[in-house]
Amino acid sequence: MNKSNIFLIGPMGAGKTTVGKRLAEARGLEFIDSDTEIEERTGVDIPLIFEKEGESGFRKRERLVIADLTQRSGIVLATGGGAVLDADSRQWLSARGFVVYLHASVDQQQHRTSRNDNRPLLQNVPDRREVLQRLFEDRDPLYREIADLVISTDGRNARQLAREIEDHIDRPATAV
Ligand SMILES: Nc1ncnc2c1ncn2[C@@H]1O[C@H](COP(=O)(O)OP(=O)(O)O)[C@@H](O)[C@H]1O
Ligand SMILES: O=C(O)C1=C[C@@H](OP(=O)(O)O)[C@@H](O)[C@H](O)C1
Ligand SMILES: [Mg+2]
Repeated sequence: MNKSNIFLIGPMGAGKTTVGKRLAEARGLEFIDSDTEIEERTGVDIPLIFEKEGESGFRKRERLVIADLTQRSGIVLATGGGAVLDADSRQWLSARGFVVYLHASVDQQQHRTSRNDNRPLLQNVPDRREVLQRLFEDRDPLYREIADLVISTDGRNARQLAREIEDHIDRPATAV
């Protein structure tokens, strides 16, 4: 396993992008966000990719980006909330870095995603909370399947969370 890589997984609004930036800065690692990488490669934003190619088109692009980025070393990678849906992506993330699941309650997810309109899965839906709840039920087992560390983000700010992750990574392994 490439222990210099840190991969952040978890639902929309968990704070993967925000915490990832802080963590990378604190550890002198390069920060990469898979959504930003997809936007740079395609030259268009995520909502337009969903509009033109549907979710399946976006997932294909996301899979390619995860395949590539996980081969690097010395990075903090913030993934998109659905990156774990692909079995190969889960395997790459698990094998090539330290995987942190940023957990957030559905209430917190809803609050933290309320101001942005750049998440197509939450646009034009009658009940955003219901969507977030369903996604959480589908995906929580997948996040847990590959997590080396699960951190609850509710009521904690990004700086505290970055420090908590660092503490875990730097903690000496317990002797058996
Ligand atoms: N720990 C936190 N506490 C409060 N607000 C947060 C926290 N983490 C992220 N946010 C805010 O929530 C929103 C979504 O965060 P973001 O990092 O984009 O989440 P993700 O990448 O997991 O979808 C942003 O407006 C961000 O400023
Ligand atoms: O949960 C998802 O399926 C998605 C999460 C988004 O990323 P964030 O988790 O960073 O919001 C982005 O990849 C896309 O809108 C789809
Ligand atoms: Mg993000």
